[in-house]
Amino acid sequence: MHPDANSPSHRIARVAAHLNPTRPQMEEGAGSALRPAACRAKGGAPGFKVAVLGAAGGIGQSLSLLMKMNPLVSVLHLYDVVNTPGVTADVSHMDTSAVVRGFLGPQQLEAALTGMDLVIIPAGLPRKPGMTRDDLFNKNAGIVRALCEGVAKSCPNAIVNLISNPVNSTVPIAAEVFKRAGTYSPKRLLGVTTLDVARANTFVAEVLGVDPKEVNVPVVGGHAGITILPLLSQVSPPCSFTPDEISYLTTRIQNGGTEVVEAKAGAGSATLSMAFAAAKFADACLRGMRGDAGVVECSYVASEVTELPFFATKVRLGRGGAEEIFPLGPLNDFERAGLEKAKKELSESIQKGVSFMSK
Ligand SMILES: NC(=O)C1=CN([C@@H]2O[C@H](COP(=O)(O)OP(=O)(O)OC[C@H]3O[C@@H](n4cnc5c(N)ncnc54)[C@H](O)[C@@H]3O)[C@@H](O)[C@H]2O)C=CC1
Ligand SMILES: O=C([O-])CC(=O)C(=O)O
Repeated sequence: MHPDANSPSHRIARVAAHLNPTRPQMEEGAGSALRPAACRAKGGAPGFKVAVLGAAGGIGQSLSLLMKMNPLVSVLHLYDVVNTPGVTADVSHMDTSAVVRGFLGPQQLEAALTGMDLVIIPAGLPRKPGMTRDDLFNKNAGIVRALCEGVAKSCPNAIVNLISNPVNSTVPIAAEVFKRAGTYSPKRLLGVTTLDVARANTFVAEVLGVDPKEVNVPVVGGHAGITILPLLSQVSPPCSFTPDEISYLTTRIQNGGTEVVEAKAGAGSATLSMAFAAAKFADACLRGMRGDAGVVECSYVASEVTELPFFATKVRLGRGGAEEIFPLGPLNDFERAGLEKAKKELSESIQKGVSFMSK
């Protein structure tokens, strides 16, 4: 740094450059960023570098806000194919430590991803009433493939949190992309199913008449309809339900996404609860990456828990991602029957993702 770099005139020049997006990036060399680096970009708090891909969307905007509030994040890169200048300017005014930079369009994907520790992907089309998550496959498969190719190229060691639907197929697609690029580590690829757990905790807490914070429901399988399998026999704290309660809760948890899609009546799917869930899951990943012990969340990952190559169960998050995958635990007859149905549909969705990549 120049000896006078901290003089008043230099400080004003730095701030002016930061506010004028036509001036070149001042620090850290990512010349294609929308805005110059914040004047204290290099002096940001110690922490992790996180990118949100699809940051201008319904999930992406709230998620960007929540990640800007996370004290474990030192640098936050916001990437989308539209509207990132506005979202970035807006989020960057929050007086929390993370330095925010925006990136717009495929030519800036590399700059958005270079050096990232964690990449969160909520890019892609959401459902409208009458659609299944699988109906999104044709649009979202290509989006996920392109973004994961970017990850493989620019931050091959980053942990990926994949939100884009249909998660049951997009995670296998991402795995194939990374395998082809020679960067695949199953531990680093995590499908986000945290919203299923959030819903299960909420609905079970309502039935029990307790605070949802006190409840933890494991939700296994996948992230669509009958593949979402809440294990109500394993709720913490231990409790029991009548057959009617089990039927009501299972159906409501499996249809939680559709409940929101129908209530939004064409204006999209869950965004606020999803951003909350994604931020919670990302925070768990970051705590694991920091070395915290005992960080356990459900996630859809490469797995040997069943005969399927991907399955959601509880996983222990550590420095390298999903360090340990927990078994299903004892299931009752109702859950065993649900598991068989879930596996049949999941197997087809996984195969669909793998086939997409072999075309
Ligand atoms: N895993 C889960 O539990 C959940 C998943 N989702 C899924 O998340 C996805 C996003 O949902 P919303 O945010 O509501 O949709 P949205 O339409 O509001 O936002 C999607 C964003 O992705 C961006 N995008 C599209 N193509 C892109 C590309 N190639 N690169 C970067 N960004 C791109 C769009 O410009 C848009 O800003 C959907 O696929 C939805 O189904 C939604 C809720 C829960
Ligand atoms: O239902 C959808 O399309 C969005 C989603 O995955 C969810 O809310 O669980």
